[in-house]
Amino acid sequence: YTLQEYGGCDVTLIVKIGFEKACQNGYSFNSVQFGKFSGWKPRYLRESVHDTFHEYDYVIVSVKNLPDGPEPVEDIIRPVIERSPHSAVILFQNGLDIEKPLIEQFPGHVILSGVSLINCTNIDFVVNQMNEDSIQLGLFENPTIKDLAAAREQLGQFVRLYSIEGKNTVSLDDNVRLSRWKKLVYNASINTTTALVQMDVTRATIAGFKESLCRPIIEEIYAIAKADGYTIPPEMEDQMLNLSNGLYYKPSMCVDVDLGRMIEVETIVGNPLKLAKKYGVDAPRLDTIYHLLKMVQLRTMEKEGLIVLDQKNGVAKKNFAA
Ligand SMILES: NC(=O)C1=CN([C@@H]2O[C@H](COP(=O)(O)OP(=O)(O)OC[C@H]3O[C@@H](n4cnc5c(N)ncnc54)[C@H](OP(=O)(O)O)[C@@H]3O)[C@@H](O)[C@H]2O)C=CC1
Ligand SMILES: CC(C)(CO)C(=O)C(=O)O
Repeated sequence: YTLQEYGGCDVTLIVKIGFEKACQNGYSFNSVQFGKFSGWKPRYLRESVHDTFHEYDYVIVSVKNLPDGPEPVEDIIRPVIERSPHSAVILFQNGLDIEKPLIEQFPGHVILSGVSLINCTNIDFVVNQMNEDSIQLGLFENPTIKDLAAAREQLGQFVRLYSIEGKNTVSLDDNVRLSRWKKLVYNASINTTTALVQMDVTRATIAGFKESLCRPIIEEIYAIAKADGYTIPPEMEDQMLNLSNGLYYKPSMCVDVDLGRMIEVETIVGNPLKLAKKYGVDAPRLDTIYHLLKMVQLRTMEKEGLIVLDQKNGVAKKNFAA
């Protein structure tokens, strides 16, 4: 919406499920930033990336990052990247180390990080936006980029297209990895625990989850980040813990569990845990949360037919090639 209505961009949106409905009715908005209206449509709607035909300047990825699922991000976007040799990929996604597979598979393409605080859900084409859009955009460290000045210009141009004076906050991020560690303070503690019990942040706060669960998990995130060479500022803990105060808001992972969708357990918990192991940092709470969420993931994947259980041996087999 921002890029088309304010940035003057030609936007193509891929809608995998409910494509016909999106074509007929468009999207309804209930947004603190843009107000309440319905019937909004992007310039081009397509049901699949395979149905697109333009060469794109920017490929924005705002799907869940699910390396353990049937369609990792690199497979979803491959057709448009191969057609758009000069495109930059922008990951509007949570999590750590999400750029690695893209750098490996699409060398020479600029990969941008978008760390967003928006408190937004899209359920059945109704977009509910509870916070004003605030995003940090920066370049992922990428050894395959030879012309850093051109990469910076691609970033700068996108920042200009996405900024709306007085309506959103778009800032240049010159330390992408630190920003991602900071964001994990929220996602690794609040997303994960609310997802496990399917409860909004305010109710969870009344039940005392901030002190009993979130702070101990956050302590581990600080320690792993430090071992990775990044110091998360101490004030970030309370900032993140109070971000959704008073909002009966369910973080994105909690919404996924409610809707029976796969969760971003690997990029939000698994990848930080791999680093904990690498650096020898103790992270027992994060480890417990990880294994509980893996159980939720298994349940979803079985329901969706993504894995089949061998009843005799108690072994789960993937029902997809990736
Ligand atoms: N929600 C928020 O406030 C925030 C979310 N994030 C991050 O942003 C990312 C996106 O999250 P969020 O917006 O909540 O996600 P949603 O699940 O609301 O939206 C993702 C959309 O992508 C669609 N999709 C999935 N696979 C494909 C595909 N192969 N082709 C086309 N469309 C596809 C889904 O469609 P369908 O459901 O039909 O499969 C869904 O509509 C995540 O990494 C999340 O962690 C970051 C900050 C804030
Ligand atoms: C912090 C928050 C709520 C961003 O707005 C988020 O990242 C999520 O819901 O996953």
